[in-house]
Amino acid sequence: MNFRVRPLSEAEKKRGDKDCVKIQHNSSSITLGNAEKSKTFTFNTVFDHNTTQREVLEKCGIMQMIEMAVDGYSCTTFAYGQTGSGKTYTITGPISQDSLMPPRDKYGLIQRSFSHLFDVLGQKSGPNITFTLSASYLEIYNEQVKDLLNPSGRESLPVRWSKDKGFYVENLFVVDCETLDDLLAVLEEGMGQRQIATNNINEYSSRSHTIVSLQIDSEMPDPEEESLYITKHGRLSFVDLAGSEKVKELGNTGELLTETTNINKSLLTLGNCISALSDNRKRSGHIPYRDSKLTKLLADSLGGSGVTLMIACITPSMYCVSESLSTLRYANRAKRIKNKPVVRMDPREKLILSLKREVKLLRNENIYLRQRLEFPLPAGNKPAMTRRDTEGSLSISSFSEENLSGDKTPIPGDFDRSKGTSETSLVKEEKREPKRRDTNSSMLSTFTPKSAVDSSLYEMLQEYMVENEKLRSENSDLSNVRERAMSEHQHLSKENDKLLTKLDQLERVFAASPVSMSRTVSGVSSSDQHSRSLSQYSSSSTPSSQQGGQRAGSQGSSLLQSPDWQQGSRAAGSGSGGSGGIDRHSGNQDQTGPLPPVDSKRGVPNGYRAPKSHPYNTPTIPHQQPSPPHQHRSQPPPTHQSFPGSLNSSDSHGFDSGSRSNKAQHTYPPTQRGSNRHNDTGSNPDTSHSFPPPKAYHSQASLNSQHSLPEEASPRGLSNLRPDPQAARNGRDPAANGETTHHGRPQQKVDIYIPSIPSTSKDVNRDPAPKNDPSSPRWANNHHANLHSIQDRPNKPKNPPRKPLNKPPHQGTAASSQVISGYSNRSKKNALQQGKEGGKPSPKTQRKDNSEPPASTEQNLDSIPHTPAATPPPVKYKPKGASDLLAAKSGDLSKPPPDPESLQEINEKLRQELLDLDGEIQYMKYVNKSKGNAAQPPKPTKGKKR
Ligand SMILES: Nc1ncnc2c1ncn2[C@@H]1O[C@H](COP(=O)(O)OP(=O)(O)OP(=O)(O)O)[C@@H](O)[C@H]1O
Repeated sequence: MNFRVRPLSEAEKKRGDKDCVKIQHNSSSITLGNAEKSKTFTFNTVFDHNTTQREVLEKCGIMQMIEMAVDGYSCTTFAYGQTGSGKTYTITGPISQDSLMPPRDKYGLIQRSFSHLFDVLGQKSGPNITFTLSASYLEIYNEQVKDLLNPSGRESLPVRWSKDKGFYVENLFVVDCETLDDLLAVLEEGMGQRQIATNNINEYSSRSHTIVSLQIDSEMPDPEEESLYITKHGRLSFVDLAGSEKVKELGNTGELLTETTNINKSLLTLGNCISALSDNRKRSGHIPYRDSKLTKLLADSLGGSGVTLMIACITPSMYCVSESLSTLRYANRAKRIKNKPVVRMDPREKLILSLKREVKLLRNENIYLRQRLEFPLPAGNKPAMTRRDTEGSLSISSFSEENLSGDKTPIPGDFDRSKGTSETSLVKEEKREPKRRDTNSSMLSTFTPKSAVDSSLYEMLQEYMVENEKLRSENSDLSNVRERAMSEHQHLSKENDKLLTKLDQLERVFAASPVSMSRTVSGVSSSDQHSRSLSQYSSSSTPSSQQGGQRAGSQGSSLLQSPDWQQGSRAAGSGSGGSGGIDRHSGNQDQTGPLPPVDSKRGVPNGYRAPKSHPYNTPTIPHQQPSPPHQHRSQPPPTHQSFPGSLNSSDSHGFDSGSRSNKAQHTYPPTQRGSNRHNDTGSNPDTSHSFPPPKAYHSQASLNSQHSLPEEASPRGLSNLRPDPQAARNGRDPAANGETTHHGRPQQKVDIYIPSIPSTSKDVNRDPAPKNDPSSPRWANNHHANLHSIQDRPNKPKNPPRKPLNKPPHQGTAASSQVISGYSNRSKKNALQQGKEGGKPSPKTQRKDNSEPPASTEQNLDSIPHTPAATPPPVKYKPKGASDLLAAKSGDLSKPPPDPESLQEINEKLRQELLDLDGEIQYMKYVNKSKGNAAQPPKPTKGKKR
């Protein structure tokens, strides 16, 4: 807790205000009042009006906090005080009319801290140590959270809570910063967006609370085990609170009055939280964090696991003495709050570390006990093996030559190595007792108490043995836990990658939708943000899992690209197009080919370093970029998708062919904001390949208008983007033939423009397999190309751009994701409900054709064996909606564009199909479970239709 008193301002001097503050020189006490009435307070440091900005940085303790933030702690500095008391001056430096950024010598705590931070990072950097910085800047204005780095999205951002992150702001813009200049640029931009107004006391009064947050992620090898990397997520935040104000004195009216009321309200809540936290009795009770957004966001800093530095600011003017007194009281209460700072890191890494620490302690204890007993230390501190013989006497048998050979340190006792014999005086003080000498290789083969001393030694020895036993069991527990954590991590990574693959496909369909495009163009793409949040989750996944995920493909369409997979699939006789390469439950790989060698300790490929990630920031994902089909090393690249001059990088790289790892092939015009913005849709640094746009390529907006799908061009339908297994079995590609399997109804063609694609077709021609043979790689290529041709066409050169549909703007992918998960949950719930109500699935899950199991999009289906005891009713899935979409690739260009209603219909079908599929999965799970009980499968009944 620090205190700062600013000098009297010119206006105050003119007014003849008296200085009411007295600070003892070199003292931490401050006296407020006049000769008649005064009050003294003591704080850590008190800065008088002569203190420079540099001195504040050096003496307030923030430099230590910066080091803590680099070490993984969450550190917050906030300035509190009445309006015009010098909070902004302290935090960012003085604001002037000419420039938002103060001159260098007036730089506030933020700029100086950033600069110091880079010094610290320079000192701490080393081989295999990486630091990643990312910044965000927000303000709370009238109880609404605004993103100062994303002024276009001026609507209030929601404050959410999660178990891992606590309170956080959803969809907050996060900017990666590599240099000090990047950080200063972020700061300047944010400062330019702040709400500032003039009042009677301050010309540039902040009307909002602002929070600058800097995320510091570090990744470094564990000093004790090089192959294990520790990731820490430190945070450095600066909070400039709006000043408390007396409405009457300021004479605010209208909007200013509303602002003042809100400011005072949130400060009151902050005060209540501080008084509750500073009171030992109330501390364990309810703390009203939820009463305001400010206290929600400061919850962790105030009473949680963070480190907090508060700088209370006052004016020396006698005119403001009552406000100054109130600030002093406020600060006096706050200084009683005690936090328990913890390092923010991955929970599993944390567990491993804590176990390792425990083992280390036990080892030390072990060594200590040995020294006390004057036992020789085992080589490499390896604990001795103990056993108890049948007569109950203790035996130590592992102090063999082998154990001791590496131990060059003098060993207490008189153990004779050269002869392989040992002689140990167990306790020097008891040397009067005749020494026991064993001639075998063990130090002490048997030990039977013969005297009182011996029996006390015996007891000690017993204790030691127990301790030693404990140590060993701890060790084995630790390695078990670690193994488990590793396999769980791998498993989760694979799961993530599968989800990402699904998301990719969702995005591709979204890419085909003008609604999604228009979202992208209109500024911040929430879809992109959603991708970020997912990719963040996946960024911790290992390449092996990414590759595995890519191989797994989880969707039939991409898997069909792999001849290996096809072989495996045929060999297994499953015929299921959706069988992934990885068993979802066991995490085993199937026949999709060997993965690269994996580091057994880290669970990642050898030499791999996990990309840095943290919960609030994620690398940008090429938005809406076409992803080339899954390729295997042995598979020739699909040439049908190539544009002249474009680089099809993924094709030749085998494993790298995943949609996430691919460089984007299309370069869109850069967006307005800087290139390092996460949700810059067009300026992704990964977008390394560009090609000249085709003639009719005008803008992304025109692209939007061409692929006019209704807003609800449901992502659910994406899982249907796969071949119709029935059609595949019949030796034809329904998509390629422009047919539909939708209840035999004539296909409704969707006029989505598919330009003719230059094909080198060399490789395809070499393929002896017939084009319409679903088992053929060529069929797979064609099929996949068809999918891509629907999703990835950047423009429609021949047709004029169509008008975008008159639909309300989409609410963003976050919302969509909620819809998806909501849908999924509902379906699961329904399926469960049906199970409860008699174990009967929806009739929609029943198949008319019971010839073969479905080509599932879910791994679960593939892992379900046929069960004679509980043979489920025949289930087969026909991707009706998908076939509509697939058929669209052969759309007739001469025909008019699809009307919104037909698209709506397709969309509805897609949704329905996915609903069915989900129900089927649940049902199959249920049936599979029931097979264990050898019960007859329940008959399907009519299920709820959503
Ligand atoms: N230590 C200082 N030395 C010189 N001038 C100062 C100092 N502290 C504040 N000032 C001046 O006092 C005025 C008010 O300061 P500032 O804007 O930082 O107040 P504030 O507490 O942030 O007010 P508000 O809550 O209204 O935003 C400014 O003109 C500023 O330059």
